[in-house]
Amino acid sequence: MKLGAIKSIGWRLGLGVALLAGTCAIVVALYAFQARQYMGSNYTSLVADVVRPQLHTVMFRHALEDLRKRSTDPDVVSRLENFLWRVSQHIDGISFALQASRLSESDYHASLVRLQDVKMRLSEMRQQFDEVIAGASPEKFLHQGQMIENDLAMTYSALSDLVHSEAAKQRIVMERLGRTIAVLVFMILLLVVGLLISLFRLKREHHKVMQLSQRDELTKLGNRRYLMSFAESFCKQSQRSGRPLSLILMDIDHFKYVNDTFGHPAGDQILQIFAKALTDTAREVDVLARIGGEEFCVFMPDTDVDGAMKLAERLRQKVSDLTQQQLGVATSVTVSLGVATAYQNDAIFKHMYARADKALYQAKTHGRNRVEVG
Ligand SMILES: Nc1nc2c(ncn2[C@@H]2O[C@H](COP(=O)(O)OP(=O)(O)OP(=O)(O)O)[C@@H](O)[C@H]2O)c(=O)[nH]1
Repeated sequence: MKLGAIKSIGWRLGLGVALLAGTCAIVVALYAFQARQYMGSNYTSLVADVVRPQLHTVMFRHALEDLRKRSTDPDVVSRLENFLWRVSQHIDGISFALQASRLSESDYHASLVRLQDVKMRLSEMRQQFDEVIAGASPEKFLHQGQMIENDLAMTYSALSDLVHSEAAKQRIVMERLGRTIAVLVFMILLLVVGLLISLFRLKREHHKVMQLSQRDELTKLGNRRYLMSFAESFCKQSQRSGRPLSLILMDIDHFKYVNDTFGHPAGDQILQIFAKALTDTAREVDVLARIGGEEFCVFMPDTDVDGAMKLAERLRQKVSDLTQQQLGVATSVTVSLGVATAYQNDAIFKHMYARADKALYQAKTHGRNRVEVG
């Protein structure tokens, strides 16, 4: 896979994730917008405000019955006075709580109007009550009281139904919201995991592509790009540490003859055998590369000219010792090598390469199958 293709997959992946995350955010925002009427409402206190006065209605009825039986009893008089005042207060409290709530005004409007009407009638009752205390007949007062009690009971009951049904709706909305959030969190987790897996795979692919782009298919050694990826760092390290750095360029002798005589596949096999000999001879830290058709190189950190010469000579010997049986062709193979060593300041790859190349040329012109130092 090419680097550009991987990058474009990365972009598409990022775009896909961003789109998905954006869609999720819009869905949640829309739902939250719809549910906001219920989310912020606290119906608990409203329920208490509506339910509590229902008890007062009952108590008001009892006080009226007591008045009918014992109209002059000071205890009954004081209870009724208290209720007349208290019911009026509650009507104000409930009206305020309803208006402050998030209930739709159309749902409670009729109840509110009825409560206000009751409140007006209550103030009339207070006047009638003064007359009853002064000795007038309580019948009119009691009749009015019963009417008010009935209206209050009906209104409180309607309001209680309304608030309870709104509280139930709120519970359902909150439950749904909770489930939606849980699903969202799960989705986001899945997304994150998916993204991490994709990134991990992408990185692995990228690493593979990088490796492939720096490998020679035939010999499995590094290629010129691989060599260059070490060139600068090795040179800088040598300049800093003052440690020697060596480069050997090598070229199989008369390789064209091998190809022409035994065929290209035989030539390929010899290239592989040579690469194996090179790998077996060099150290782990040395950088090995096939830099041309039948040209190879070894880049050796911490290696002076003697060390480089030894390795070059060992390799030359090893190659020339390869039997025809080992090579698979009815000929022997030799290699020419050019060595260049740099000490601190002259560790510049370009210059080292030119010196090693020149030495290799000398090795060729001096008869091949030899090592020369540049
Ligand atoms: N089999 C095979 N041959 C290759 C490959 N790459 C390059 N060659 C051949 O290697 C040969 C190199 O020939 P030349 O550059 O003339 O050098 P030479 O014959 O080795 O002669 P000297 O280097 O002067 O000793 C050419 O015939 C190329 O076709 C490869 O991957 N496989």
